Amino acid sequence: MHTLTCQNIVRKMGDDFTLGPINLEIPAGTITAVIGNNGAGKTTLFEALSGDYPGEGETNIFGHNIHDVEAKAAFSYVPQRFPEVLSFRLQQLRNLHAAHDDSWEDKRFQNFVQEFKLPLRKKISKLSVGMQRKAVIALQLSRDTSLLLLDEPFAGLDMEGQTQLEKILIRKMDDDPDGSIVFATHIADEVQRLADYIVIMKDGKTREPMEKDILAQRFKRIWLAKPVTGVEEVPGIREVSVEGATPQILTSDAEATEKWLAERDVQILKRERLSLHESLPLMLRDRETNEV
Ligand SMILES: Nc1ncnc2c1ncn2[C@@H]1O[C@H](COP(=O)(O)OP(=O)(O)OP(=O)(O)O)[C@@H](O)[C@H]1O
Repeated sequence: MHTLTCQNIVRKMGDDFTLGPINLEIPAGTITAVIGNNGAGKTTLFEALSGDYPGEGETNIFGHNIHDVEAKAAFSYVPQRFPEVLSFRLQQLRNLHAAHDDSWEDKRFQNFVQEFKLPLRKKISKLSVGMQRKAVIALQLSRDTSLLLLDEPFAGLDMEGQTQLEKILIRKMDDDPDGSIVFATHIADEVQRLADYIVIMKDGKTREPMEKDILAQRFKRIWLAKPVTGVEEVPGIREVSVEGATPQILTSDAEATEKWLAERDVQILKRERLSLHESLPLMLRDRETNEV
């Protein structure tokens, strides 16, 4: 079962950037991290997925078209920018939701207010950037929905806020095992700790969601017993260096690399997996998006 599907989403932004066509399926019960360099189109994608744009294509949430009431009631969206709430006080927004939003869980909201120490009577525009984001997170996550679309939710949060949000998201998945979370991020630690799947975004296009653990296994650093002619041409090779007298290679396709080395009887002294801190930037480099 999928919580979200989209077909042929296309959105032109000015003369220089086009999102899509995007085809995406988000399985129930998963957390997906959307990663991409600045300007790759993550925010444009989230705006498109939330139905908040004039563009082509179709997005369905739990089988309902994104523009239908049933779909709107089934997801929460924390955008990167939220100009429409800035002139309100949190209390006013809470009152609006409590009066008009069937998905509203007031107890949950009060817990967020305490946990994030949110002032209810101050205009949101007068809060710090991080507190503004916490306020929007509190409002959106107090809605009882099964799909969360979060555009860089950790950006601007202090360390305590990041830890709190991480726990909140894990708790959400525990409480609603058939729900899904899709979040954009630049933070490798959050991908490591939260994501089941990774969607790589580049130049307005996405690759299919890939299982984080399977993807991570492909990136290895390998130490060789002796220099090998032609090692730069090994499938998946990303870097070759020498540590003392020991050649060291970095690959994004460990299986193909090791097969190539085995066929030439090259002895491997040691191998280790790359951390996501090292592998995510490699995934986002030009060559990698075509290969991974
Ligand atoms: N209103 C707009 N008019 C024209 N172009 C736009 C507009 N908004 C965004 N763009 C362009 O769309 C592209 C994608 O921007 P977007 O904000 O979606 O990227 P992003 O991946 O979220 O980047 P970041 O990591 O910096 O937040 C960029 O080239 C940007 O210049």
